[in-house]
Amino acid sequence: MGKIYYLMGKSASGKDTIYRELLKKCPRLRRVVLYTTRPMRDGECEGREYYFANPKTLEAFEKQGKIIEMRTYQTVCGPWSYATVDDGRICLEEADYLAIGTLESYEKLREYYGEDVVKPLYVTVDDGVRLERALAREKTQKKPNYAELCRRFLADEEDFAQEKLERLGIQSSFVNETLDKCVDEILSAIQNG
Ligand SMILES: Nc1ncnc2c1ncn2[C@@H]1O[C@H](COP(=O)(O)OP(=O)(O)OP(=O)(O)O)[C@@H](O)[C@H]1O
Repeated sequence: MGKIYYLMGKSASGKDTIYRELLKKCPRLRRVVLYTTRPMRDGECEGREYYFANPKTLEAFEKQGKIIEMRTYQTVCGPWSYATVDDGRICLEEADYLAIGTLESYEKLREYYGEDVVKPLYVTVDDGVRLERALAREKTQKKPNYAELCRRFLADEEDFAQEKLERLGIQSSFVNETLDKCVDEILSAIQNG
């Protein structure tokens, strides 16, 4: 039976960067691609970043009991949903998978597939360093949104509160000070099952 390795961490902890490196260094890992109702952005591709779906498609999956987890964010452009769907593409008989998500979505996936299948990879960085990285990344955006950066930084405290981590049995983390070292540590954890 394959496993789903689930990358989690606070904002700007390096999840996306680590995800890309892991897929490069371990090409046997398949990706869990989420569905979203938000419009496709320039440069995105159907099935690469997300499956782009309308709300009716997600409703249909819901009626069939195929939504593993779903979150809806109220944005200035209206509600956008993100969902992990058991659409037949996740085939644990064939491969191991890599996914990125939140602590809540990890919990739902674990309930659905079981603890033996869904393995947490919790990434951490010193808060000061993380804030510096978040700020440096934001400065490169065409329209930096510093208020949103601060909102997420503060929300992280609650989203990844110690009692939540403990309740889910997440006792250790992969420290992303040096990218290569962190990726290698995660790779050995994956290789050891
Ligand atoms: N080990 C590292 N050393 C220096 N910079 C890093 C390291 N890891 C990631 N970064 C940089 O930190 C920033 C945040 O990384 P990334 O976007 O991968 O984080 P994330 O956890 O996916 O963030 P978010 O959840 O906010 O989207 C990026 O600019 C990335 O290039």
